[in-house]
Amino acid sequence: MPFSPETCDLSVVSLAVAEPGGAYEWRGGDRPSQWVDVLVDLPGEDRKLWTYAVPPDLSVRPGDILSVPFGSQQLGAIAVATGDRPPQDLDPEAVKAVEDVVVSGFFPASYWALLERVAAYYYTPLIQVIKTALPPGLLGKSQRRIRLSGDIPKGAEVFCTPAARQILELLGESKTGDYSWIYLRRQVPNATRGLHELSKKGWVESYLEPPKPPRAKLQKAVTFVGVEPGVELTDRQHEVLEVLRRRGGELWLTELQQICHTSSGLIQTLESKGCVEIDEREVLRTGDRRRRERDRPKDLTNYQESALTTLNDLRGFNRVLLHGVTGSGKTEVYLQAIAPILDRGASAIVLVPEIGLTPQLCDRFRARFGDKVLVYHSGLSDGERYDSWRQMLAGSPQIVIGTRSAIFAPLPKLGAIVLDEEYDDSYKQDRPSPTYHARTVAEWRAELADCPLILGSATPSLETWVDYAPTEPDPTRDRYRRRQATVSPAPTHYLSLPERIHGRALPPVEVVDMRQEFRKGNKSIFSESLQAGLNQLVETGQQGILFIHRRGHSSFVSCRSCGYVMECPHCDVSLSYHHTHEAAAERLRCHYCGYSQSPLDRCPDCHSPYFKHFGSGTQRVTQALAKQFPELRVIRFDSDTTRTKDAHRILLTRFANKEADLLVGTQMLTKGLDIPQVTLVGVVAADGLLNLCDYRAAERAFQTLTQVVGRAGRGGDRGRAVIQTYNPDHPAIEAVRRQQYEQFIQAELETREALHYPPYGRLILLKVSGMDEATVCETIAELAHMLQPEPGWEDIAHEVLGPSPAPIARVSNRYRWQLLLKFPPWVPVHLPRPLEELRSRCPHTVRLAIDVDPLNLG
Ligand SMILES: Nc1ncnc2c1ncn2[C@@H]1O[C@H](COP(=O)(O)OP(=O)(O)OP(=O)(O)O)[C@@H](O)[C@H]1O
Ligand SMILES: [Zn+2]
Ligand SMILES: [Zn+2]
Repeated sequence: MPFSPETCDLSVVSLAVAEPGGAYEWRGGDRPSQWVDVLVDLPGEDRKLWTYAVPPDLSVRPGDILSVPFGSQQLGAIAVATGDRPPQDLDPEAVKAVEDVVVSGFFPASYWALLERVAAYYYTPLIQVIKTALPPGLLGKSQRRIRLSGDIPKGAEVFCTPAARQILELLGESKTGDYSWIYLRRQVPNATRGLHELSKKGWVESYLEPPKPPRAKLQKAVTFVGVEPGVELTDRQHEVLEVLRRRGGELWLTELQQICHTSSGLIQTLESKGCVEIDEREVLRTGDRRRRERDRPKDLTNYQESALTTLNDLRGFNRVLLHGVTGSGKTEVYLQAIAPILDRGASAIVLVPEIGLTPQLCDRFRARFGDKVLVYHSGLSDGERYDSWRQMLAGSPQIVIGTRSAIFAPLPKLGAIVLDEEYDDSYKQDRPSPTYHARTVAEWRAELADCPLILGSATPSLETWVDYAPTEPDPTRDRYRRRQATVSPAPTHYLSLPERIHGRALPPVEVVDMRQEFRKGNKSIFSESLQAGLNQLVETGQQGILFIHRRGHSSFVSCRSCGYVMECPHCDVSLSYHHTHEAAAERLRCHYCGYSQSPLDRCPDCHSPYFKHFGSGTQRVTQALAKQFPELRVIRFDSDTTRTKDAHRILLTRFANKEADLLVGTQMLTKGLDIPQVTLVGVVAADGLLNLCDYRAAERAFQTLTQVVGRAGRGGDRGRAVIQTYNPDHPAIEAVRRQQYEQFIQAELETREALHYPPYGRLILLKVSGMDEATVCETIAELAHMLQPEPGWEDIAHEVLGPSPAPIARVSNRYRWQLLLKFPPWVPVHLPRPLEELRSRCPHTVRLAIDVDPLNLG
């Protein structure tokens, strides 16, 4: 859906309302000459603009973060627009004044427009988008606190009620003499009455603590001034001064103390004698100051060279797909494309799917660009994120590497945006709103910043392929494409790196039919071929990677003898196994239409009793390995073993240092891993990928398997891959085996086109949840009814699929149902009814969430 201002009405009702609660008394009698409309950070009030006066001693610009009085609270707010006269329909006397400007200049130019687009497109209140973009804590709400006041006559508390007594006791024990009201209310039964009693006696008072945004961290710096004639110094003082002077005249106080083994007292004496100045400076908590070896640009291969030439010539908004097979040197191209951008004084954003999984990539950028590289992601502490923001706003040329939220990095002069592994699902936020896709936002951002967008991948998503790859002219598809586009047309380039570096071969892929293994009597989870490969690792001293696909709660049911998979009779997708809790009945369900049945004991096809829901986690596999290959040194790499900070880097470093023969893990080891001595890649069971109850299952399986296979043979030794499956003829497996991207894509596209699934058609998912199943079902049924196209218009309107239970039908006692709106390519994509109207039909116990362009349906 192209962005249009009309779609904005859901995010902000542009109506100025005076803040309720009485007139404001001007300090000193000066009249304000500026007014500001703000969004406040308070649930329920986050769609309205409120008008405040700006006191004469403050100045406010849009994007500033303010603290404002609101009812009895102090709230964080953000300035949206300013004006030089009070709004006409408001009595200026009734308008309250801004309390303070908390942070100023937080938004670079065009940034506001980006946030508004996100808000409109993803049906999300603007304030929610702002909170997604900003470092946390900036819009923090103030807190009501209670403290002791006045003299309490000794022993007087015995005449109080138990609640009042308990409050006094607690406050008496508090080190600061106060507590938050929330805390007291939780601790003390009837706290409200107790507080009332104590306030009347004047023994306690409540006060509001204003929001505390993370503050810049300050540290003391010492600057060399000189020695005036006549100033007498001890030898020791001379020595310290000399050290400071030789080190460039400026050091952190702590540093100088360490170097000279001296106290701060001595340095303060130097200050009092006028020889040095000590002042507080901002230190940026942007982490990682480890020294690294610098690396130099590599001589490029011809393909890399020609891609780089195109990239270097780009000016303004351009869209680029860099399609390079695994190990073709895409990263080197990004590095060399970004260098001249920095030289021009501009900055770049580099997005990666998951930062923890790509320590190697960050290291390579740091090795090339040193301190200019800033890593930004949600794993940083609030203080670190705050500091990163400030450093970005400074505007000096830099590179921000980060996960999806880094697309909001407030770089004022943006020269390029790179999205590596653009097909990766983690670029999409499922929850909470806005459910944005970083690739979509990146296009808007590049358009607004007028800079190139570079998407990189070995296996581009179908969306990107249709949009970026050169194809035969096809008027119908072109028309679709234009209708579905979210940005204005821009020059689009397709760059290809079809070969690995140094002409290395892609690893040959062997597909093992596990049904045959079973028939041969091999009941192990490792096929003979994979066993041979594993044995060889120990003999040759080479390394291997074993990939296990595992997905949380739902899984499909298949037959171990014949590979038969239970499917929905109406939808052509596999049924998934549901067993919500101990007492519940086991069910097989379709996530598209809601069909369900009980599981069978035997395979309906071959009557084998080995008919189970499928699943083999890393733990099970490592146990099997230990039994069958006791001499193999294994590192387990999954969400259990990588919980601690830096665990990814540590485990990967140990593996790269050859402390283990085999790395066993899930999805997370498919990404960007570049370890030359890996020669064997094994996929324990590809089937978990194939049978996801999702129209994108085949595409995702192809991408994941291609990535995993691509980890082998990146060094001098040839690699090979073994994929185990019950489904050797599946088109995705077949395509990975032959390493034929385009053929696979073309076949997939035809299916999508026939069914109007993306990229030929678009989706909006409505999710409803609540504690009472009946209410949830009634609500979703009513929404489904409301969203039906007008009778007679069905042929040229959207389709409504469902209602059906969500893939995980109950989460923390909330029942979840969903509805899918499918928009054929000729239908404009937007909610057929205003969101407010839909919300008004939901009882207050039921939550409604909207996912635009959902990636996970089942
Ligand atoms: N021109 C070059 N000359 C020599 N080595 C290179 C060159 N370009 C890249 N390399 C090296 O080749 C290896 C693979 O490159 P890189 O990791 O950038 O590939 P990639 O295309 O990003 O791979 P993948 O998509 O599989 O992660 C790296 O070790 C990199 O340092
Ligand atoms: Zn069977
Ligand atoms: Zn179905």
